[in-house]
Amino acid sequence: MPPPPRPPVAAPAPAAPCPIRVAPIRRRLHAVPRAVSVAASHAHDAAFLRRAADVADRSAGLTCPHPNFGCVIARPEPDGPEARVVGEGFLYAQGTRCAELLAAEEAGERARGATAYLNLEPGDCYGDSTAVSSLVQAGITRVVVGLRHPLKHLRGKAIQSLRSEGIQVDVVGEDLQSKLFKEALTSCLIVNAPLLYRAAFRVPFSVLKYAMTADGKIAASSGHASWVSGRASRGRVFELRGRSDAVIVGGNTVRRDDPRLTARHVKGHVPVRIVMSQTCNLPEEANLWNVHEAYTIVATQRGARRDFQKKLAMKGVEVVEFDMLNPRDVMSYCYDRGYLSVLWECGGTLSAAAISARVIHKVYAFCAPKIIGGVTAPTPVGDLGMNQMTQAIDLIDVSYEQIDRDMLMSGFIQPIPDLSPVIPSADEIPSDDPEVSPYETNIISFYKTWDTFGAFSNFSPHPIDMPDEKGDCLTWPTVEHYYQAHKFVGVDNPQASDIVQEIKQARSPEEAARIGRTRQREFPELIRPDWESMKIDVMYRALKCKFSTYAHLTEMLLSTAGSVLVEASPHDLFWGGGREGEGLNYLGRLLMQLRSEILGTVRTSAEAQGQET
Ligand SMILES: NC(=O)C1=CN([C@@H]2O[C@H](COP(=O)(O)OP(=O)(O)OC[C@H]3O[C@@H](n4cnc5c(N)ncnc54)[C@H](OP(=O)(O)O)[C@@H]3O)[C@@H](O)[C@H]2O)C=CC1
Ligand SMILES: Nc1c(N[C@@H]2O[C@H](COP(=O)(O)O)[C@@H](O)[C@H]2O)[nH]c(=O)[nH]c1=O
Repeated sequence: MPPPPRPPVAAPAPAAPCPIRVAPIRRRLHAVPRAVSVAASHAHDAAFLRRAADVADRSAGLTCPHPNFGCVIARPEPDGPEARVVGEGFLYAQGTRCAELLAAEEAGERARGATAYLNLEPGDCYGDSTAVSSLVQAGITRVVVGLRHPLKHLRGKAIQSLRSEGIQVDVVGEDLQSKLFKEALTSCLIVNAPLLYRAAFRVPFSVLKYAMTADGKIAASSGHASWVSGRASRGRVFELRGRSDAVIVGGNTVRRDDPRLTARHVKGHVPVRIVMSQTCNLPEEANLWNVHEAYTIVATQRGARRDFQKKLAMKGVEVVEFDMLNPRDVMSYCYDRGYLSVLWECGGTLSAAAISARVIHKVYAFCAPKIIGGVTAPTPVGDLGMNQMTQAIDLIDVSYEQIDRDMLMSGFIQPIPDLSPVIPSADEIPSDDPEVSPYETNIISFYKTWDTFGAFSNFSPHPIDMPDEKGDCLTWPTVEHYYQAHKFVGVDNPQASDIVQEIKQARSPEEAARIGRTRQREFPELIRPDWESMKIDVMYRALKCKFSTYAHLTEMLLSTAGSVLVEASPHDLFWGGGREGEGLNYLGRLLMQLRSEILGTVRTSAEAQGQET
């Protein structure tokens, strides 16, 4: 049994938080211009909505997959036939400022009387309807929404709030219908395909990617495959990896290619690498066992080569046993870990099993203008049990793109889910606090910021003002930034101070966490010596500040009285509850401790008031 959390340390007096600055990233040229003719109002509404979807996609590949929100504010030119964009923004990552707020800030006074275009109905990771109030306060008079939010606890909520503020809200498919809107809706669906598939099918959105020659081979007969596609195509693969929570290969690809599976040429999100191997007959040494580059999980059959499993675990590789290793169970497992999007980079044997199990949703086929021949040379997809061309899977929404000398063909295997009826938003991972009876039903799980109680997450966008060692007040963008940086605070070494600054300036809590963990592994000598004994105090101070700074968060915390709070992190077994309640759930415990203290204070002051009257 772990020791109970340490006694609280007084938090500083709450102060007005400084907003986080998120510099917009411009990576691709937009298909939709900033100015559109207003002659046909449907045409310009549809065009700006497509632009909102386009803007929403700008963070992809740079941060962990999250729901993509884009907001475009446009208004007619005073004397011209055109409407013009006056502000736009997108959600860069969990815990960063919302698209609506950024767009309203850019538009300033020009937002008064303008229309806001949203690819997706806003969520509420702040816990205080910031997205809605940004639009209201900016003076927006009309909002066009592409998609209602797919999660039940958010669906229709923002639309209703905006309407109750007297704002006209037009939802595509309900208030706006035409061929142009259908096309705009497709853009909105595609940009959030991972969220929609995950919510509808309870598995992550899965993309199969392969590179083949013009005669349909993914390697020579010898198995040699480097390289089929050209450099530019392989660069695109790095980007696809950056858009994914995990990359999957089969055991044979590890034995044959010794891949690294990193997104090394794109500075951004690094996915987890998963090897599916029934035999666990994998090399002793492999690039994937270098977990300093990226985290690796080996999914294997229960009981397979236990000695080797131990060796992998010693190297820091996580081994997960399955009763019957198959693509569907591995996808359910990934769903439980909270993944939105998975990239399959396996050979034809595993890809055929994954397609047959109906877990692949989209295909990216890179075709290089080369011919290798070979009757036994591997092909992208093995046996699917089909013998008539009429049985072939027809890809949907197919696109073609030339990448240098290669051709990229992409298309969906399964249609993007229809959003009605409403998709229930079950709590992501039901986990138990180890101290609570398994029959306890009042458990509130939180993990991602878009969950019902997502504002409890350390990634939530709530800046905190905390005193530094000299007593000066510093603003930290999120609790996660503060916590990660404090691993290195107080260490008498300029490099440690640089790391603190690097973490403080991280553009998102995900980046802060990544930098903090990486530097901890790289420079263990720079970690403050008392870290293990102090980390609970550090977290407690940050949480106390967060919940005392934001009154609506205090209220939200008090509203959970009587329930057990569990951070449903499947992999953090110290702060989180784990997948099956095996985690220590210290974050949930600290929040419950804070809740008891606030309740105690509220009761004491109520009693004092009662005595006075
Ligand atoms: N050009 C390209 O895009 C790519 C080319 N390649 C090439 O393809 C070749 C490898 O192809 P391939 O042999 O098909 O390799 P796969 O990546 O498909 O690996 C197959 C292995 O996956 C494991 N596996 C786990 N669960 C299952 C399951 N339910 N069904 C089937 N397999 C499962 C098994 O590993 P175990 O035997 O360990 O139990 C099996 O041997 C190599 O030459 C490689 O270079 C590979 C990827 C991409
Ligand atoms: N051969 C081949 C691909 N092969 C895939 O890429 C993996 C190697 O990744 P890495 O080690 O990170 O460079 C390899 O194991 C296989 O999954 N991909 C492509 O885009 N084009 C190619 O020609």
